[in-house]
Parts: sequence; C-alpha cells; structure tokens
Amino acid sequence: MNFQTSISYLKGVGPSRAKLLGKELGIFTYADLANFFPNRYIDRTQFYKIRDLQINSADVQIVGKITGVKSVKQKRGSRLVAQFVDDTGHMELVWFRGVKWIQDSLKINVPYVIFGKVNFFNGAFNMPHPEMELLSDYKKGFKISMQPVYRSTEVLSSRGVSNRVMQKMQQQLFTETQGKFGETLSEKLIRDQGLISKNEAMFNIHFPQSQELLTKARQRLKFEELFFIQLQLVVKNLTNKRKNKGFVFDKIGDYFNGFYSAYLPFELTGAQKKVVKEIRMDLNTGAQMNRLLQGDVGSGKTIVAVLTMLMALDNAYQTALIAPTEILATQHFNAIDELLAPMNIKVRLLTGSSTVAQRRVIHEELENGSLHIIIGTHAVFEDKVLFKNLGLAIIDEQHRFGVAQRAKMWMKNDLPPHILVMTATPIPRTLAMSVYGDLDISVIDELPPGRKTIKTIHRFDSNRLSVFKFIKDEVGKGRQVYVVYPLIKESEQLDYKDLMDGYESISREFPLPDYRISIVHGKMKSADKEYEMQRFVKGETQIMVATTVIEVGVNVPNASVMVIESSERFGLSQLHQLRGRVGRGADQSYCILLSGVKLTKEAKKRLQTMVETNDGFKIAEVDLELRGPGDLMGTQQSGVLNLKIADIVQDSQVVYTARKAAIQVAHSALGHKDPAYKNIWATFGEIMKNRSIWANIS
Ligand SMILES: Nc1ncnc2c1ncn2[C@@H]1O[C@H](COP(=O)(O)OP(=O)(O)OP(=O)(O)O)[C@@H](O)[C@H]1O
Repeated sequence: MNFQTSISYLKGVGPSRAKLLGKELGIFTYADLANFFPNRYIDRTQFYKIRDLQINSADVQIVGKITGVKSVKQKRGSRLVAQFVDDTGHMELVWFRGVKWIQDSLKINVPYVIFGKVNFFNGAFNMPHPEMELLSDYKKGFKISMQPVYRSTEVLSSRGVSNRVMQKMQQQLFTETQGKFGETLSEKLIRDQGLISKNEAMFNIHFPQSQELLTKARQRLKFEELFFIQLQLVVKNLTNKRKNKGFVFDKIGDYFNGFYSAYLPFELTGAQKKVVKEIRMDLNTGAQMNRLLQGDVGSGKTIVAVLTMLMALDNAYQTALIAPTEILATQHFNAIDELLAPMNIKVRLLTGSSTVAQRRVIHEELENGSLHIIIGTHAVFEDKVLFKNLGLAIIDEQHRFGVAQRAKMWMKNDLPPHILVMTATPIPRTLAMSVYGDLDISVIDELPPGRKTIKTIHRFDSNRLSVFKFIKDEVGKGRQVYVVYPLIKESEQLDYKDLMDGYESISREFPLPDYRISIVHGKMKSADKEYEMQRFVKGETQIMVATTVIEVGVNVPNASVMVIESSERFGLSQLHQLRGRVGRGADQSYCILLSGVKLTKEAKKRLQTMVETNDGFKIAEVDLELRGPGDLMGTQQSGVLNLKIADIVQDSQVVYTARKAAIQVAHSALGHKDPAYKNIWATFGEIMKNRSIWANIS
C-alpha cells in the first residue's frame, strides 16, 4: 500500500463506494482522500443534558439510550420515532427517510452519542436525522477536540457516505498508513516560516487536537499548497527562459533614438520609463521575452508598445500587434500610424474587413520584409500570413486570447518572437502571481500628469431628466458624451430593444440640427460601425449611443461624460473600463451610473466602489472579493485556482511569501549537485509527483 493505492483497497470502502467517491468527490487514491480536507469544524467538546435543551439549539451532543422505536404512518410513507432518554429527561429522535433500514439498525437500551439540531414539536423536544454512534465505538475513535465537517457529504449521506462515514474512512486511512506522509518542505523552510511538520498538519486537519494545532495545521497546508503552485510557475518561467531561445535585440539605433529625441509627443512618466527599461533588458538576454504589461485605463501603454516596436526595427525585425476587436485594431492602427508618420516606417492594418487586394499586398510585403509593422485582429494568426522575420508580437487584452493562439505565433518563425501582452484590466497582484506566474510582469502604476480625476455619480432612473440637462450643458461647452447600454447574451433581444428605445428617446431630447448622434452596436456591419465611430472621433457627432463594444481602448480625448444605463447589470471591471473612455483629455470628466432603485447587496457595493475610487487596482481587489478568482479569470484558468485550502483573497500574504520561497528553492534546485535535480527541467513533472524530494532543497 502507498498513497497512490486505489481507495477501493481501504478497509470498509469496496468497489461501489470507491466509484461513488471518485465520481462525486474526485477521490481515487489514498492521497486524494487524505487531501480531502474538512471545510469547517464543530465544537464537540460539550455534552448537553436533555433538561438543558432549548428550542432550535444547533450542534447539540447528548449521551443517552433508546428505549423504544415505532414507525408512524403519515400521508406519504411513514416516519420513524425513537424515544431517547438520559438521566435528566426524554426526547424524540425522528427520521423521515430510510425508515426501514434505520429501524433495523437501532439498538435498544445501549448508550449512544447523538448529535444534531433540536426542534420542539407537539410539546416535546426532538432531533431529526441525528448523527449517532454507539458510545463504545465513539470511545474507540481518535480523540478530537473539534469535529470536522466535510464538504459535499450532505449530498452523499443518503448514499452511504455521511460525515461520520467520511471521518471513519479518514481514521482507517491514518491507521493503515500510520499517518506517515513524508515531508515535502525543507527543514530550513519549515523553520523560517514557523510551520509544523507535514504529518502533524495532516493529522490535525482531520483530527484537531486543539484549536491552536488546527490553526497551525491550516497555516502549514495553505503555505504548502501555494508554495507548490508558485514553484511550478517559477520553474516554468525559468525553463522557458532556458529553452525558448529568443532573438537578441542588442541595438538601440536610429529608429528608437530618432523617434525618442524628435517625435515623442510628451515626456514619459516614470512608470513608462521603468517599463521600457524592463522590456529592453528582456530583449537583450537571448531568451524569448514573455512579459505581461499591466496598466490601468489611460495609463499610456500605447507609447510603450511603440517604443518596443522601434527596438525591434532597430534590429531589423518585424512586429505584429494584435487586438481583440476590429474597432480596437483600427484605433491602434490610427494612433500608431500617426505617431510614426514622420518616420520612414511602413505600418498596415489587417482585419476581417480587409479586401482580397489589400490582403495580397500585405501578405507579399510581410513576406519580403518591406512591411515593418502589421496591426490587426485574429486575421494576423491565419496560416497564410507569413513573415520574413517576425521578432515581436504585442497582444492587447490577454483575456480574450487563448494561450493556444499565443503559442501559434511562435510557429511563424525559426525562433519564437518576443511576446508582450498588454492588459488594461488590472489584476490584483496575488492573482496575477498565481495565474500569470510564468510570465514576467510589468506594471504602469502612474497616470500621465495633469489628468483630472473622473467624478463618478450614481443616480436612479427617475433622475434621468436632470442627467439629460447635464448632458446638454456639457455638449454646450463643446464636449462629447457616451451613453452606454448593457448587452448580456441571455437577454440579447431585450437589450437591443432597450438600446433602440434609449436611442429614440435621446434623439427626441437632443434633436437635429443642434445635436448629432452616433449609434454603435454589435449587430451592425463592421463598416457601418467604423463609419459611426469615426464620425464621433472626428467630432461630427456629439453623443455616442452604444453597447459595450466601446468597452476597451476607444480613445476620444474630447469625450467628457460617460453615462452608463442599467449600471447595476455591469461587472466592476467592465464599469471601470467604460469609465476609462472619458478623462482622457484635459477637461473635467464625469461618469454617471444610472440604475433602478432595487439593488442587490453586491450591485450596491459595485456602484459604491465606483463612486469612491478611480484606482483600477483597488477596483480589481473588490472585484476579486465579490466574485472569487475563478469567475474573474474565466474558466480557462480556473484550474490553477482550484485551491483545496488556501484562498487567494484571504491568504494574499501567504501568496507573497510562498512565491518568494519558491523562487529561492527553484534557484537552489538549479545549482543542486544531486543527480535527481541535475536535469530539473526535464524531470520536473516527476519531481512534482514525488514532492518529498523538495524537502532536500533549501
Ligand atoms: N507620459 C504621458 N504624458 C502625457 N500624455 C500621455 C502620456 N502617455 C500617454 N499619454 C496620453 O494618454 C492617453 C492614453 O494613453 P493610451 O491610449 O496609451 O492609454 P492605454 O494605457 O492604452 O489605455 P487604454 O487601455 O484605456 O486604452 C493618450 O491620449 C496618450 O497620448
């Protein structure tokens, strides 16, 4: 027997229960069972007397005997009622399910320990479906000061795996294995982090000997869990650096210097400079860059992208910039083309709407190398698109591109291009560390100077007229305004109706010829969308009515008001992204959140957070608290976050320390003399399976 042995061999389990455990709880082996931790504990140090019972007392434990059992017919089926007594009084135990089976198994006049919730009915106390065990068995079990409660056993208790059965299986496991798990952390790490040993932690998590030991057990297991996640990510990052050789961009030449000295439209912020430096260092190491660039909305990522492209150009390499939507790709193209206009650099746009003739030219120029920068959507990923020498791929908005697509970029050349992923959706640091821990991360944590904080106001729908009045005043001052409607897949039709109704009422309120209105939504042809967008960008229209297609990246500095309709239906990061469409110029900007009066607790918190802060990272933290990490990152990455005991929000401090420790251990493993680590890169999977090996490294 070892910990990889099938659970069906554990005494008392057998094939059919093993199947149930596997299917419902993912427990296949001894190790799986041992790592199936309780999710809460009940104090079972206390024993009650029947005399002291009160109505609705929960978690009551009593020692007594059954004096008689009868089954009572009721409308449907029957219920089983047992008389239960101790030396102070009597009460009833009641069952509504499994009557026959329970009736046969109950023993009369033998001491039991019963546990459960107490009700009062027909002048007597009763306990429905008590957990019960013969006192003699109870005394034989492991001593514990708190009773563990295992997740999901409620669902399975009617199928033979009650909490009590789960506890018994754990006891059996600890008896058979003597609870010898093998240490997975080094002595030094255990000492430095003030942890208890693996065996002690595992025992106390299932059989807490005291509150103090339980706390320590949880600490130890949380650290271990986060440590091994970080270790995997850190090793993956180091492995990639070794394995994925990259182009060496060692020249900073005329393109970069020429642009920087003559055409940079503004002084870079300190944060932008820092990030450019980080990227420059990456490009020069001989390894492929895999860097995530996080910057809040409007923090100025575009210029960083441009400077990186110029580094590629100075070393005679091409660049591809890929955006998730056509609007965004077009906008990037316009911005970058304009920035680079005075330079002798060829930039082109490739999207789903590019014509066959345009594509032909682009394909040709990319292949012969005369095209320096291609900006586009997924169309750039197509197999037909070949590059002469793609040296850099910049990917905007990581969330919307699968990692597979990222990998596909690599196949376009002998060596993979350097990769810079940009995201305007701030991710809390702990989450970024856990999900993107294999990437290097840069953060632009400073906004360009002179930005005025956007004033955010929450108003109920009934105040719409005063909001219209406000819009009129702003438009009167020459500003432009967005009015955004939600578009949720499930109620798409209704949403479109809301949008069109809204458009109509705004058209009535803001009539021609004084006002001109654009409308953009997902059902329009992309050429029409583009046309409407451009009218707004050029200032030909003053109001833009839209769905969330404008969520990311749209840059119209003259727009100073963002009105969000039904704002209670948006997620926090979406609200923040939308708000980021204003406040991009020198004027005071406003975000008005309209909502109904009835708000859920969470919706209230979201709107309140928006009113209180403009800081994307703070907003991301609240979002993480409200939604949990799985939801935040989408199912795609939730695997990494499928944590057994740690919690990325609550245990953020542990994430930091675990990462620090993992970096140290990974580097030590690299320099380790033992042959087991010699080729750590190749054998990592094996070393992860047998985690005890890591206990030898510090
Ligand atoms: N250092 C700077 N000083 C002054 N203005 C700047 C600076 N950096 C960027 N800007 C300006 O700030 C605005 C926002 O920059 P940019 O579009 O690059 O933001 P972003 O990070 O891409 O934001 P988003 O993700 O919201 O599009 C642009 O108008 C840009 O010209």
